[in-house]
Amino acid sequence: MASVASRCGVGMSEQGRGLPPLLRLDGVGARVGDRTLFEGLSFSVEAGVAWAVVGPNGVGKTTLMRAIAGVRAADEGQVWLGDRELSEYTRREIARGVAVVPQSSSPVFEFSALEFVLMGLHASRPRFSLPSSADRQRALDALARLEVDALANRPVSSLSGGERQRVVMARALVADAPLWLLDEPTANLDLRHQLRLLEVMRQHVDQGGAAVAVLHDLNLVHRTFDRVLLLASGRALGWGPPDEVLNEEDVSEAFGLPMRRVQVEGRQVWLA
Ligand SMILES: Nc1ncnc2c1ncn2[C@@H]1O[C@H](COP(=O)(O)OP(=O)(O)OP(=O)(O)O)[C@@H](O)[C@H]1O
Repeated sequence: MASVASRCGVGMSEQGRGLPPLLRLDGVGARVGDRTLFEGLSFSVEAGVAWAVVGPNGVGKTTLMRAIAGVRAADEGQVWLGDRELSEYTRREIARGVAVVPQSSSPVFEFSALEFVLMGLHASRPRFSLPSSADRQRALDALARLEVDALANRPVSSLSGGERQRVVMARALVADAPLWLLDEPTANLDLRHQLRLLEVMRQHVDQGGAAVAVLHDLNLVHRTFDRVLLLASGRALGWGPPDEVLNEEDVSEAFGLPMRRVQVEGRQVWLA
């Protein structure tokens, strides 16, 4: 899999020490008004690693994702893609290296699901070029992996919330970007489709990509993710392996609710 920097069309320095991480946060912080959401976030997202971001509503998870995607600049610190700071890339370059599944997306125009997925290819194709038959097949394959290929010709606006979510994920899939940013990708999905979507994400990561995903289900974090960032009001309580970061004391503090972690058939399960 190509690195973020090479996919973005930007040269990368060879230092003989391997490639830089796909994404690096260096002292990143964000505020809304005079309220600090988080500060001092410093960690790297390496190829082959899936990160989850968890925390209660309104704590700043989407704000963090927007800062990583270059949609909203961080209020402090730096975000690096490959060996360059985010602000040095054009939007088109970022789109080649980073595929985004936003928390909600409501297309304004009447695109079919297939047309919507083909938009994922725009950043890597010459401007104003029409999709080739190979592109269309690739988009159909992506829809099939998310089990929504039968909906290819339906207007996106007519799809259910869960169907639309899987179409949006298919658009990320065709973009072939090394880094995926997924904001609550499993919202609206039944359990089987939640697991299917995370399996597709996991395959991407295991093939040398990386992902950062906002999730609310802590059980899925233990099951699928290598690292987790736990946000509480105004600060990060920890980041690292899920079994360490998601301990009863910190999770209970973050969510303001006594929470217990038990093992069932070798799996970590959270009880409120
Ligand atoms: N443009 C804005 N103006 C004012 N406040 C904002 C703005 N954008 C976000 N906020 C506030 O910043 C806080 C963090 O929002 P954010 O969407 O990042 O939370 P979140 O952790 O993703 O929440 P959720 O789990 O509910 O999706 C919230 O209190 C939100 O109301």
